[in-house]
Amino acid sequence: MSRSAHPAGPRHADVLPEGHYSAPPTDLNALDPKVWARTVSRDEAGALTVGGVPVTRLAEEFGTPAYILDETDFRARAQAWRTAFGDDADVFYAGKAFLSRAVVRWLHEEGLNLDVCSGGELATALSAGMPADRIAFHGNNKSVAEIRRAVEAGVGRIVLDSFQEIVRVAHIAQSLGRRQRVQIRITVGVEAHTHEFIATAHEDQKFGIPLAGGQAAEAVRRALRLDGLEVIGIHSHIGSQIFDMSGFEVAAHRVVGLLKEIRDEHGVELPEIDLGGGLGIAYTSDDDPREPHEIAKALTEIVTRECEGARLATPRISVEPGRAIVGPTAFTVYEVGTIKPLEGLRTYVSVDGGMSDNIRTALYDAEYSVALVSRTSDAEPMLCRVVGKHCESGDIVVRDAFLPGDLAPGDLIAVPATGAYCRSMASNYNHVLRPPVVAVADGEARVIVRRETEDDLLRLDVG
Ligand SMILES: Cc1ncc(COP(=O)(O)O)c(C=O)c1O
Ligand SMILES: N[C@@H](CCCC[NH3+])C(=O)O
Repeated sequence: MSRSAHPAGPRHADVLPEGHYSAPPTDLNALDPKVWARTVSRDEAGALTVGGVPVTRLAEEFGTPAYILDETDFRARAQAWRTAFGDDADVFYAGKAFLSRAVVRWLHEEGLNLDVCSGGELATALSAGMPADRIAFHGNNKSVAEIRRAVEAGVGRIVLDSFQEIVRVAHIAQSLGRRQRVQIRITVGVEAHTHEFIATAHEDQKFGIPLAGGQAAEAVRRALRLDGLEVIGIHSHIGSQIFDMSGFEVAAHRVVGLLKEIRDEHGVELPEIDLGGGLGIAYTSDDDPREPHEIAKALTEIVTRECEGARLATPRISVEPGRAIVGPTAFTVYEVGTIKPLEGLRTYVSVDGGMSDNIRTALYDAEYSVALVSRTSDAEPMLCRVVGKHCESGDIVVRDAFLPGDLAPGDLIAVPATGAYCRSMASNYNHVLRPPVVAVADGEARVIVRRETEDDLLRLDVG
């Protein structure tokens, strides 16, 4: 890998162009523990190490780009959620954030449950030995085949998402001689403080049954009448990447209000309430996420208080964190390719991946951090835009960031906090091959999801 100096682009320009950045950091070599996986540090040579393995060795052995996942951190975060909620609550890891068979085994070992939302996720969970009764099955348009598979497997709960699905699941369960445990997902009418595309509790959208106009109460009424269903609770998920707990407070208040209505009308106290996932993580040093124990305390207090007010026994609480467990535990390592300084604007740094391995910047205008990780540098900060290799000008990985001014082709840079919704939303755009996921722990690294190959692509193309 070349380490040569690169002709200067806009450094810490005196007049900075418009952008998302704040001032250049004082130390470009520092790795903020808020955004990096817990076992990350720099070795004596200045290279980033994770789980005791230098990133330079990982790049040599597994190639770039690659998602590097800190297994120790993943297990610690999973355990922290489980411990925070204790034995009277259930934590369902949301597999949509990132799922692989190794992850399923870690979750099983750490005592977590799993939320899946497709036949593919269900198959992965079952094939890695997650007991079916610890699986929740979600989705706004589950197919008949998926529902049948879930009921046959004996999943612990199906989260019903529409009036049609109430009947569909009841019929399938009955035809199989089963009584399926279900929750009913409602939309409580909360505007979560997050990107429009990832807010899910306002009424005008595809998920859940609105509380408004008595629709959720009617859904419960119908479900309670069906022999194939055992209604165990109400589900609410207000959105994703949320820091402000007030949305959960309003949601819990409204869900408990519905539980009270159900008790008054049917004489039944539903035993469970699921408040979904959605807790935010730090993508940049400006983000301040809460710790699981604070979240658990806040949610438990809210539900207990609301239930006392409604004279209901406090139901068993469950939550479904995805991003908050896996997000901070991984980073993506890229090799720097072309570097293009644009006078008075910024320097475009092209990497060997892009929107195919991280669509979040293009899709949600998400903000990320980036650091030079194969070495340290004392060069002046240079305002950069990290872009991919795709045939698309919106192919941006990090919109605005400072990297050292001597950055050169062949350097390794890494983007932290890419554990959630990056590999799981990866694509083959431009027939670019999806990167591997490499798990690192205690000085050992192993591939848990291998890199795609051109053979994989050609095998799908049967024409
Ligand atoms: C029903 C449900 N539960 C849990 C999650 C996980 O969300 P997050 O990864 O933000 O914790 C999602 C995704 O937003 C979801 O739709
Ligand atoms: N995929 C989204 C979150 C949606 C979560 C699933 N409901 C993200 O990257 O932030």
